[in-house]
Amino acid sequence: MAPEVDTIAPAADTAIAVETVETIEKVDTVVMPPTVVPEVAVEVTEQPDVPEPAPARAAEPIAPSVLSITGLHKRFGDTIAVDGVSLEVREGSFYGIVGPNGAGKTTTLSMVTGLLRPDAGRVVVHGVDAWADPVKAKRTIGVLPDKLRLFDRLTGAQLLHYAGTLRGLNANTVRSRSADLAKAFGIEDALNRLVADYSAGMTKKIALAAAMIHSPRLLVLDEPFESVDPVSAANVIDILQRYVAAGGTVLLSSHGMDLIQRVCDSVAIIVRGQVLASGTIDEVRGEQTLEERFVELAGGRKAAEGMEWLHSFSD
Ligand SMILES: Nc1ncnc2c1ncn2[C@@H]1O[C@H](COP(=O)(O)OP(=O)(O)OP(=O)(O)O)[C@@H](O)[C@H]1O
Repeated sequence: MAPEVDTIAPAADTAIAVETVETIEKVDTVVMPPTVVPEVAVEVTEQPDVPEPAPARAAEPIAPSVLSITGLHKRFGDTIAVDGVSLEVREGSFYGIVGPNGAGKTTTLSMVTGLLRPDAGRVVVHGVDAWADPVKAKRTIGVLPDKLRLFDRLTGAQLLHYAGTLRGLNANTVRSRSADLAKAFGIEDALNRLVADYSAGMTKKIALAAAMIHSPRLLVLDEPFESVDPVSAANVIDILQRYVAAGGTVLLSSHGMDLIQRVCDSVAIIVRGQVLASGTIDEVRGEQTLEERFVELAGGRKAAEGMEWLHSFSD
């Protein structure tokens, strides 16, 4: 069970407030029968110098759970999109989800963020059941959905204003955070243009900025680097790494195996709606690269045979 945590309203500045969770160990009290101690003379002899036992190494504290997914199922007609997905994402984790096309990544993330109702299963965000109390659960999440349906007749600045005020920020805070985010993502010059006129990568960036403006505790990002140029992607990764170092948590899906292996601490490989491997990057990949492990679990590469017609050109 996830430990109970206090919900703290988003801070007025961009710093991520870190929860303090006190773990109280329950100790059973055992009443011992009184012992009769015989009165005997005890000779105290000098003990030889025995080296002090090394103090036991404190076990790594396990970070509290930020997101707990249990037994998620989703079917669209005859298609089973998600088939019993369970995952545990801990605070301060940079968690990647990978899988082939149609594996169920977007469907899973949509059920986590309240965009799609599961047929079965449970999603708990910071101790709150996301489907029993969606308003409370959503307060702590920032979402970059797969299919971007933005209000694209707004300018970038207006879109960020809308996203910020919807999350309860005042106009001044929205203005200063919008400027910070636009600078970080390199879209300062585009803030006063209509989002409809943005390129694919710029649209991704403004949507990412809108997802982050209220400094949520958990960011759920569906393919955040798709269409984003390598320099901008490196900037975004830098921002996300600093966010995670401050106690934030990122759950993202991507097809970039190198990126996931380099940036994430944990990963889940989803194939045909099921989690075939999950854990730290090293646990999942073993002696292989993440890409090799992924290809192995996804069923290997298909031999490109029977396409000879493509080698005799029609003109
Ligand atoms: N609204 C829908 N109606 C019908 N089928 C759907 C719907 N959404 C998803 N599916 C199906 O569910 C399966 C999982 O799709 P999903 O989009 O979750 O995969 P994905 O892992 O995100 O794929 P990709 O990497 O290509 O984005 C696919 O077979 C897809 O066709």
